[in-house]
Amino acid sequence: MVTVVALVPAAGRGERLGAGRPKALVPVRGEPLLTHAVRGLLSSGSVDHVVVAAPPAEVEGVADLLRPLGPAVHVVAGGAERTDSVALALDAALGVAPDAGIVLVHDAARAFTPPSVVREVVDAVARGASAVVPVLPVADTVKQVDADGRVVGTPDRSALRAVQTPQGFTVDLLRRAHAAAEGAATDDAGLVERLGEPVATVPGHPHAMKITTPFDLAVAEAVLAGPAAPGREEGR
Ligand SMILES: Nc1ccn([C@@H]2O[C@H](COP(=O)(O)OP(=O)(O)OP(=O)(O)O)[C@@H](O)[C@H]2O)c(=O)n1
Ligand SMILES: C[C@](O)(CO)[C@H](O)COP(=O)(O)O
Repeated sequence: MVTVVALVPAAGRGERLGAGRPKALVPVRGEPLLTHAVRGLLSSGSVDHVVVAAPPAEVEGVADLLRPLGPAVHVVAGGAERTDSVALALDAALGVAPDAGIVLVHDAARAFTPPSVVREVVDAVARGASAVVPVLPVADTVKQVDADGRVVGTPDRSALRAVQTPQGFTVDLLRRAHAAAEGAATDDAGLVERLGEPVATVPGHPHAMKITTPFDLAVAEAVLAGPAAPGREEGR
């Protein structure tokens, strides 16, 4: 069986949420987003190790927070941009699990991603795809605008997808993508695309939404309180 390591960038400030503390540490139903995210990865049964990139000032606190989830979870200091945090976690992962063949990158901010999505991404890489992203169709019509905000085009919506995490890669490809990275990217698949390598897709899930704003947090609270609570059927 191939060893799977998940990197969890959690070092963001959460400025758009404005909760007065790093977003990963904001509680939802009594537990920080980061705890929900890491537990979801582990409960998929597909992940052997988790490396969290925490806000540098919070590394010890985050390690204490996650200790009850077991010895498979490791915490390192993150960097200035998401791309930096992933690169730092990847370096640490190569020490923690030198035999790792598959690596996932999963936002702490997508705390309620169903374990089934994690499994689908891992399975797709295990079956031979070297880069895989979960996606959803785009419901809105999307406009392209110029620097003055004037509409310059309407891309064909049927060819657009909203991209989620976890994103899955062979370890070799993600290492190459980060080694070649010149400047940050908003996701890791974007770095792989810059190498000209193909990126496959699997179906995403609405519960894998990224919690960015106070509205998103309210939506997550409401969903968790309702009958459609994510992962309830999977014993989370
Ligand atoms: N320097 C950074 C910036 C972001 N992240 C992580 O990347 C994920 C996606 O980023 P985003 O949702 O944009 O989080 P923030 O950067 O915290 O949000 P904001 O831009 O509102 O400050 C989050 O889990 C966040 O903690 C990170 O590890 N290191
Ligand atoms: C990686 C990501 O969640 C995929 O949708 C997204 O690109 C992160 O973007 P952010 O600007 O760091 O929120």
